[in-house]
Amino acid sequence: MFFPANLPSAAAVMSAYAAFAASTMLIRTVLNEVRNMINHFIPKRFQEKIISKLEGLLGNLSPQMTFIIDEHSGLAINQIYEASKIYLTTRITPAVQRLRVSKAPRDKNFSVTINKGEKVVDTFKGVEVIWEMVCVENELPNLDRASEQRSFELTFNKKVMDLVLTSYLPYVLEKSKAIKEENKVVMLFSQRSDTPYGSGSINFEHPSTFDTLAMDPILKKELIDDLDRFVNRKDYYKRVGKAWKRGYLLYGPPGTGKSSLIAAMANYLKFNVYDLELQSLRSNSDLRRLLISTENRSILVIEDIDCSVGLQNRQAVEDKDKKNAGKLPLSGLLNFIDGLWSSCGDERIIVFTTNHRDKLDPALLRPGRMDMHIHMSYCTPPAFKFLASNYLGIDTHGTFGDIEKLISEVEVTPAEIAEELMKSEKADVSLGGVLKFLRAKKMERTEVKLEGHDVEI
Ligand SMILES: Nc1ncnc2c1ncn2[C@@H]1O[C@H](COP(=O)(O)OP(=O)(O)OP(=O)(O)O)[C@@H](O)[C@H]1O
Ligand SMILES: [Mg+2]
Repeated sequence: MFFPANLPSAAAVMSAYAAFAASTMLIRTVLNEVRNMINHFIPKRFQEKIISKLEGLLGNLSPQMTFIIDEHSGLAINQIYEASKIYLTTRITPAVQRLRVSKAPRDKNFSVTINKGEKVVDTFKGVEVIWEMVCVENELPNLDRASEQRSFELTFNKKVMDLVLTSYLPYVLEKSKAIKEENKVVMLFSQRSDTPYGSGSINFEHPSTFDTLAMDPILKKELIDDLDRFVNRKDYYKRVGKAWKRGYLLYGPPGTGKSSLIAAMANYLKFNVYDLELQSLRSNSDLRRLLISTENRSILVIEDIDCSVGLQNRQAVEDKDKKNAGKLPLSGLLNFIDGLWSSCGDERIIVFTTNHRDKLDPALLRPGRMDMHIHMSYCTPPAFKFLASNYLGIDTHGTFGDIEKLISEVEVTPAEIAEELMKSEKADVSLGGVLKFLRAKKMERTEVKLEGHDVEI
């Protein structure tokens, strides 16, 4: 269904059209009769003129019909226009003479669109339709975003209007959606306090994927399976009456890959990312406004949830904790997760990150609020091997034994190991660096322990 509810449906248009078609048939018959009479009674030299006048009076009885598909529908973008633009790139024939070619830095493919005045002929179920790109200069410049009004004109035989409305245009919408998905570049939307999302979007350049992320392989597989199940379960969510949403809480020390994991999820699903800064929100209505401006198939991220919201233990807030003054209250956020969030859009993922799960209010951790809690841990020996293979392309080395032993004795983050590995492309050098770094860490730890021991004595 591609008509907004307040417009006449395709069926209503069709029945009105059927009535209209019947009356034009009648007019045509009458016109033929009149033409016969004119042939009999009017001198030949006046005949042409009178007939063309009469036809003018009775309207254009051409067998063709044209749909005008404007770029904008009110303030919003006209979905059919967008879809047609994308669809037509697959229907360009040698007859087309001028094309517009463009490519944004991160786009996978060139975007080729037809230019104004160009026509494209398409055939659908044996029926021929003609597309034309039309541009009209706006009389009042700067009234709208563009100084010209663009539209497509779709012309076909009136007899196939039903087919165009109920099969062809839905087919164009479907096709364009598939093309869009294939070429999609993941976007990162960063919220600015004074504007809703949309104006501050940048292409999402984070290169992290599940293939580059070191984490417990069982947990990684569990998460990927969970994401797959989630995106494939539209009907299931509908049937059980649950909002098509999923929430993940990522917790662990700084540098263990929480942000990288979000990037990997976005790149895997090709979902856009909305980075929500709760600090700049003052009220629930701010939150609602923001939420409405986000798109479906997106990941909403709230980083460092323990710091962003006035929710480190409700008690602290009730005690008029000065630090939290002006922050969005916990109740707002909980309402948001339970209600607002559930009623807003489809195919959404929400991710919270925190360095201190223990500091979060238990109300936020209650089962059912977040679907999966994912622990990003300090580097483990298998995680180290994964990183070494990723950064240096090696699976064994003389230093591995010592490094793995040390890694299980100290707390070191994947970020720290990655930094050492990046220092040289020569395995001997960078692994030597890792070893040195780990030994220094171990010394540090022993010293701290000894100090503690001294104090105790
Ligand atoms: N598990 C990991 N696998 C691969 N690389 C990692 C991993 N963890 C960290 N890194 C590397 O360290 C960098 C910093 O990690 P990241 O920003 O994802 O950590 P974080 O957990 O979000 O930290 P913070 O809590 O400070 O936000 C990443 O860009 C990546 O290069
Ligand atoms: Mg982070």
